[in-house]
Amino acid sequence: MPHALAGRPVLRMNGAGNEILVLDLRGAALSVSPQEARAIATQAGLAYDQLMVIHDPRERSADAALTIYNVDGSLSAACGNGTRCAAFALARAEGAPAVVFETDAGRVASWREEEFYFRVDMGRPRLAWREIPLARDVGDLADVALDPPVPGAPARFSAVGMGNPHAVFFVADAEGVDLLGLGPKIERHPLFPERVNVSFAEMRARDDILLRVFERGVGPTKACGSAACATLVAAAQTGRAERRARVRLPGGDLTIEWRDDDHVHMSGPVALEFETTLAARTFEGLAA
Ligand SMILES: N[C@H](CCC[C@H](N)C(=O)O)C(=O)O
Repeated sequence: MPHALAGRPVLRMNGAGNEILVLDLRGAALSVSPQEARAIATQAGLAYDQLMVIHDPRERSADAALTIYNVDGSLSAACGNGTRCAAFALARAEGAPAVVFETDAGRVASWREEEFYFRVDMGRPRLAWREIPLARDVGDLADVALDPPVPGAPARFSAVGMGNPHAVFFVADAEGVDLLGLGPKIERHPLFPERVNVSFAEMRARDDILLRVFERGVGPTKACGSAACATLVAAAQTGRAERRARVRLPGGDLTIEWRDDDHVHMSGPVALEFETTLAARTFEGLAA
């Protein structure tokens, strides 16, 4: 009995270099387990940062629902680059230039600005400690002590939720940060009960930010959209930036805007690298 996911088409994409797989399960009463999500990453050429699974929406007013997996099999409620890639997939499949997704972080709209350039409305930043979440009330979320301290890490950071948790450290030299050394220690710091995405931001100008990210459940990535949103919000809150900036990541640039309606919008490139199908042997040893 072949596995239910065997033979399913997947799109191998990237959003500003963030490695994304898009799996459209609409019309199929199927879901993906953490074990299956991890197994998919082992298939030749399919290693990803996030897997975006598209399902039928629960409510007719939405076009689809999204379930978002990190490569370690953990779930994330938000993925800006991946959402843009999923919007591209729907635009490609149905010509829909704009879509509304149901996600674990609420409804998220995304629309095409150019054929390979999409915008996503990531909704409002979460600026209450329980919503990020943090383990305790730390007072001013824009200026939090990393307590207990992590040797070699900056002493203070800004905490912002975008449906997923972010810790933003402002540094003089983002490219000089020991991302692999500090990232895992901060990702699993006791202040973050659901772990955290770790960003190091260098203000090149008030509208120009250099960003390096160690992602929760992944590690260093070439881009992280929700981290770019969290960083712009933190920079604006701390007087470092206006409410719109270019965020430069290793894989590409994103434009982030924290609008007057409190919604954060992100615009950036998407790329379709190739299309393939999930192989039966990918799921060997897993329940069919
Ligand atoms: N790369 C994604 C973020 C994934 C966040 C995930 N690492 C988590 O929150 O667990 C983005 O473009 O927003």
